[in-house]
Amino acid sequence: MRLFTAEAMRLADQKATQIGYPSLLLMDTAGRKVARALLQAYPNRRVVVLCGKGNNGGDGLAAARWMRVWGCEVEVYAAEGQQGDAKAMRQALESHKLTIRPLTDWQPTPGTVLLDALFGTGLNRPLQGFYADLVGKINQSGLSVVAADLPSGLPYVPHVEADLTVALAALKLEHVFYPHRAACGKILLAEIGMPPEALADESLPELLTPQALHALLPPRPGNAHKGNVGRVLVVGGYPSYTGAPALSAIAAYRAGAGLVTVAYPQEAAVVPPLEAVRLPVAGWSHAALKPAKAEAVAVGMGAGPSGKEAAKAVLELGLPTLLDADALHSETVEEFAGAGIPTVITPHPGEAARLLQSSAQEVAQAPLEAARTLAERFAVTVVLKGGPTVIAENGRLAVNTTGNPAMATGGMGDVLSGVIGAFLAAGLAPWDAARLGVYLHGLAGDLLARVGMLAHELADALPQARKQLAQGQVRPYWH
Ligand SMILES: NC(=O)C1=CN([C@@H]2O[C@H](COP(=O)(O)OP(=O)(O)OC[C@H]3O[C@@H](n4cnc5c(N)ncnc54)[C@H](O)[C@@H]3O)[C@@H](O)[C@H]2O)[C@@H](O)CC1
Ligand SMILES: [K+]
Repeated sequence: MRLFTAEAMRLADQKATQIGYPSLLLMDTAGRKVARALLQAYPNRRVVVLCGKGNNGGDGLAAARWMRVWGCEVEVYAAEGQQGDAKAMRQALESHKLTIRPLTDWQPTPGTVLLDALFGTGLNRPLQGFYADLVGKINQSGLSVVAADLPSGLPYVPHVEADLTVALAALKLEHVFYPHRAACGKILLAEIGMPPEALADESLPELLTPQALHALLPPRPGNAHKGNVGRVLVVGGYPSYTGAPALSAIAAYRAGAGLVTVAYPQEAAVVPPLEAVRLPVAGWSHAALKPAKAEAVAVGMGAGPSGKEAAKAVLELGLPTLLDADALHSETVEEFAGAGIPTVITPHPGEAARLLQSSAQEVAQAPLEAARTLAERFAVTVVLKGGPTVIAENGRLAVNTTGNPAMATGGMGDVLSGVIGAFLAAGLAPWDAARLGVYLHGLAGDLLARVGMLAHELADALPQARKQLAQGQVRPYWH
């Protein structure tokens, strides 16, 4: 499944028409799906539809007609000047003898539910004047609002704050990235009959779905033993950061690793889980790490100022490696890529900014671009953590669809490193290990989804998340 921009959606619409699918049919289906979703969410309420003059307004006019056909109480206020399909929808509605009132006449009526069909993906500048005031009036009305495709005004300010948004044909950036996603309320994706060919644009970012991720889960053979399902070496820790490598180790086990070894400076009081092999070292060196039995390494968690040295020692092992936290330095990443080692880096926006020599704010504002640039510049697999996390590798992008803000606590990143490390050790390619790891980590967070959860609690929820994914029980947030 792909993530669309407004422009990509316009091209998809065009392609659908080119290959013979009538656009009027798309609009009618869009209207019917929006109407159905609204009535399911707000049964037995008087509906007020507010329509703009573009195709988003056309969806609203079609929705109003279907609600009328189904015998619902519906009032319509619309801008003048519809063209093409939207004009046809206006005529179709008028043929049902429903009065269409001027948009300027609308006043909030208590108890009604609003269908916002003012603007969708066609908006190319912030709303001003009458429409800005109208959006303000909608938001202040306290009425329940259902948005057709997008809350009107997005991606700019002002915009409608919806309770429910029915995304048409595909999810767009605003349905996925915060803060815009928050304005959508609950999100439902409506299939509107678009030919699949029109939506299959491989150049767009992939949206992680349970179906796609399910297929990546490493099998657990009947004759599994701790040596053939993936052994992870966790390298990190420092006298003042003793928890980070321990958390990674717990998470690697919880994600399915067969054996986890934790290497840490002997002067640091790191307490790995009971089940891990301990490897205290007197200074970071290849020789000190060599005894560890592992198929993949996660390095840098809580390594403090010794992160670079720790990574250098890991480099010589030549194993697939995840570089996190204190191992995230330009020279280090370049060395791993230069040595041809399959490498995943997991920066948060601050660390990404350090690697890109920009600011955390710039990274957070354009995460897709930042992740893509990092992957190009360093030739590694990039996991850029955020709301949501973006994964990039060699010209391709993926966006995570699990996780929640309660996960913004210390240690969550260490847990993620352990999870991805476990999947690297199980033999997954960096692109697959990163996508599966990020998705499962977020899914475990969603199972708990309460402010105040701790990183080790999330790690403990990983087996349940994995089981749900394996059994096909995960419902994405747009269902
Ligand atoms: N085949 C298609 O094209 C389909 C499109 N659909 C709907 O069409 C929408 C996109 O339709 P449009 O491209 O017509 O765009 P919109 O309906 O989102 O808005 C465009 C209209 O707003 C005006 N406008 C743009 N910026 C403005 C501003 N700042 N202030 C005031 N007016 C402004 C434009 O002149 C135009 O009349 C989608 O979001 C979706 O709801 C659906 O009907 C499904 C099929
Ligand atoms: K809208």
